Amino acid sequence: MGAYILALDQGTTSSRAIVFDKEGHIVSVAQKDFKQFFPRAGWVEHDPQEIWATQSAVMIEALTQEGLKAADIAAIGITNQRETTIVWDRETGKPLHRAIVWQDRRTAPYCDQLKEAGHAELIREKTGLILDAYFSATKVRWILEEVPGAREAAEAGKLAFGTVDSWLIWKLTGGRRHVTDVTNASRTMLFNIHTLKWDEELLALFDIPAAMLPEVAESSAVVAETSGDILSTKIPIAGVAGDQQAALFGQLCTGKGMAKTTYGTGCFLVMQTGEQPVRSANKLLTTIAWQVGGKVHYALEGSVFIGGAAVQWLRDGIQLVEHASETEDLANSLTDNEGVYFVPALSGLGAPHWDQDARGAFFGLTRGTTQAHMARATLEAIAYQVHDVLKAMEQDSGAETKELRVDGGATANNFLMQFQADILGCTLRRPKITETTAIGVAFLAGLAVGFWKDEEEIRALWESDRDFQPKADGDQVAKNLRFWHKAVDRAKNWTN
Ligand SMILES: Nc1ncnc2c1ncn2[C@@H]1O[C@H](COP(=O)(O)OP(=O)(O)O)[C@@H](O)[C@H]1O
Ligand SMILES: O=P(O)(O)OC[C@H](O)CO
Repeated sequence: MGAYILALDQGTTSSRAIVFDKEGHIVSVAQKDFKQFFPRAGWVEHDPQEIWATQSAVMIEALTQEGLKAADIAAIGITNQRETTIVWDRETGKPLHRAIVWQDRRTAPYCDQLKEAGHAELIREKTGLILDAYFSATKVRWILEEVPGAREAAEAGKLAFGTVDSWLIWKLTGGRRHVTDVTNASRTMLFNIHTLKWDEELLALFDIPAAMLPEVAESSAVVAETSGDILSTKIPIAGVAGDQQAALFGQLCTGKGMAKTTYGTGCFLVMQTGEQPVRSANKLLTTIAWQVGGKVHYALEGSVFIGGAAVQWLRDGIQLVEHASETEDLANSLTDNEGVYFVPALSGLGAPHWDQDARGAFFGLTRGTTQAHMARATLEAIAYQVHDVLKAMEQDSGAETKELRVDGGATANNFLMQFQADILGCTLRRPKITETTAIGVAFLAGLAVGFWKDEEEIRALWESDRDFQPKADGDQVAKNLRFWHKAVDRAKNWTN
């Protein structure tokens, strides 16, 4: 068996390939950005051929950088931006349309119609999702409606639909395998998370022929082998998972009630809730965490739209700082926020508030307000938003979070991490390997081929870089949260 696992991490803005060794160390990394298309307001597209071109190029680059051969790779894992929708011709392998990206809002009016017709509850019940343009179903339907001849071809079984994982597997196998995994399937709004099958009633509702759909596999299983034309030796593709679920696994949140937050552009919170799905009373998503060894684990998920992006806005939008990292010293230059709060509702508010009419606002400004207050208020706002989602998760699941595992670019900010621990009143654990998405799917692939023996073996590979313990006084935290919620209330419903 090869001495390494190759993880392909196909994200929203770049394709990456990372080679891991048995100790979970990174051996090599290659990355390429690709083009974002914005053909109209609210539309976001990718070129599927460019996704493949960049992903296959970085795969080769990651190997050649270290002089590795295909035979050195025990298995490949694939993790990906989720929900993004690709429809292609089975015969020619050509996409019918550019990929419609998860951020794309073109089907929002259709979702509103479905809501008005009273379908939201059925969808929620079967898929665990909130009826929204975010998920794949309405995007597939849009392609069938808008691309001439697409519907007839789909009904004749000539077209294939897939999320990005399926598309990559199709390409890696030379068009031999059309397959996805349960985590990606659970984001399509067509998959019944209880029966683990494509749902006929939903397919009928969205008017999508079943013949287009991929087979659904476990997240840790040999689903295919690469074809001989891509790499000299055939390599098993043995792990597949959506990127947030892969990160949850990479953070070894394998115990019920364990949670991770990724602090990137937005903040993605996912809590593993065990072998039964938990229905949220707080508008969080119920989704599949993974299926390993036949066992399905479920998760609750909530996203904050503007996380690190608020810091980006300070840097690029209003040029308050030159580098994101300067916000840490600015925040630390004050002993508290001196009454200044920022609600970063720059594109509405996500979970648990769900208000698309909310807008960003600073509160509590005085003649004494400086750059430091605004920087501090911005970092604090990231922490408050994560707090609100995590508390909603705790309420839904009945689990009390004792530790939160964290990753993503903004976790480099030690002020933010300490403040987050204080506000949550729990330990934050930042791992040494912050490539949690890639290592998560590497673990899934490695377990399937016996590269790693069991979960216990990989659990020993997770190491903390730094733990942040809560140390703030409870009255101060309560006061901060009281003012934060007052600020949120005032920012809500602004444009309506
Ligand atoms: N030291 C820092 N302090 C605060 N925010 C930071 C810091 N470094 C990076 N960020 C923020 O983290 C985000 C980038 O994180 P990353 O995980 O690469 O995001 P994504 O995968 O969404 O592109 C940016 O929005 C940036 O503003
Ligand atoms: O590619 P990312 O990291 O922006 O993640 C995208 C998510 O999977 C969307 O649901």
